[in-house]
Amino acid sequence: MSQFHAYPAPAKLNLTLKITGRRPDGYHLLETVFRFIDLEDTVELASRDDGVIELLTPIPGVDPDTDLTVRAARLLQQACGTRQGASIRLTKRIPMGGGLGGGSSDAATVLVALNWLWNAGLSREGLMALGLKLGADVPVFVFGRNAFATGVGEELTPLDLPDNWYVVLHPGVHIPTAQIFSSPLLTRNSAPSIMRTLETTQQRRNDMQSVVRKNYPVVDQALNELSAYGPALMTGSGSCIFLECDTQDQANKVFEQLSTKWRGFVARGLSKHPMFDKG
Ligand SMILES: C[C@@](CO)(OP(=O)(O)O)[C@H](O)COP(=O)(O)OP(=O)(O)OC[C@H]1O[C@@H](n2ccc(N)nc2=O)[C@H](O)[C@@H]1O
Ligand SMILES: Nc1ncnc2c1ncn2[C@@H]1O[C@H](COP(=O)(O)OP(=O)(O)O)[C@@H](O)[C@H]1O
Repeated sequence: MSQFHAYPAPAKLNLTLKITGRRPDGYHLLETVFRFIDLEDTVELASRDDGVIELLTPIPGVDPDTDLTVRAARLLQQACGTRQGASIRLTKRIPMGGGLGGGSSDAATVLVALNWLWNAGLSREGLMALGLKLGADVPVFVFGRNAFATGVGEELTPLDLPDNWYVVLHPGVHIPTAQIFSSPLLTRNSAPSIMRTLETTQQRRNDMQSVVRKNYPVVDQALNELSAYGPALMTGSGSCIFLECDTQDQANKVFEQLSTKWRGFVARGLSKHPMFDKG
């Protein structure tokens, strides 16, 4: 077995999220802005000659065969026909089921890093197409730039975003994405934007938020509290909510004033994925 190499897998926020329609297969058409933040999982990888893919640090409650890191490694192995395998160590810091995309980011990091370690030679576009088979959120992490997204989240236009900071609260509930997308209360007919840019703060919204607020009162409470400081929004299908601030100082001040019953953190918005320039 070769030695382990460590790679970052950042979390994302959906700065705005509209549902604009539904495909015949039931998947929803979205319009969203993805922003990477500096909360990261760490994925360590070592290639091995026996072809085995093994996760040495299973997540409690997640069958290693269904872990997105293992599924990503197996998919790439198949796609490029390599005889090499990989040992994987995963350090989780991104809360699960929080709309922060941790599992998707871990998967993307595995695709990009094993493509290097195995000399598999796939293009970024090829890896994004593989990633889409694992989840709608995976392609943007392979893409590596903050982005305006349409389709199911895979049609991406890079965006340059200001150097903002975010107060992020985790209301302590795990929300399954599929449950919110299947709600009869969800609106699915938002008008698409004309420009592929981040709209002004007042126009930002999350079409999944009102369903989550109804079904999870604790998310409603957290939104009410954070909204006292500015236009707070939920990310993805929740449960995390966030408030954008201009400076670290502002974000820290808001965070310090919040009730201590909320778990949360202050994060910096990244200008791109930390592995982007190495690709
Ligand atoms: C809502 C978003 C916004 O970024 O983020 P999260 O809250 O998951 O972080 C994503 O669209 C989530 O992407 P991801 O978490 O990769 O979803 P997937 O694994 O592909 O799909 C989970 C389930 O959600 C539904 N789904 C997902 C994406 C989409 N555009 N339409 C859907 O209807 C499908 O029912 C699918 O079975
Ligand atoms: N490596 C992984 N990290 C996190 N979750 C994973 C992973 N592999 C599989 N999962 C499954 O995906 C679910 C949601 O993952 P995650 O991407 O963290 O949340 P979200 O979709 O809310 O952003 C988890 O509850 C877990 O069952």
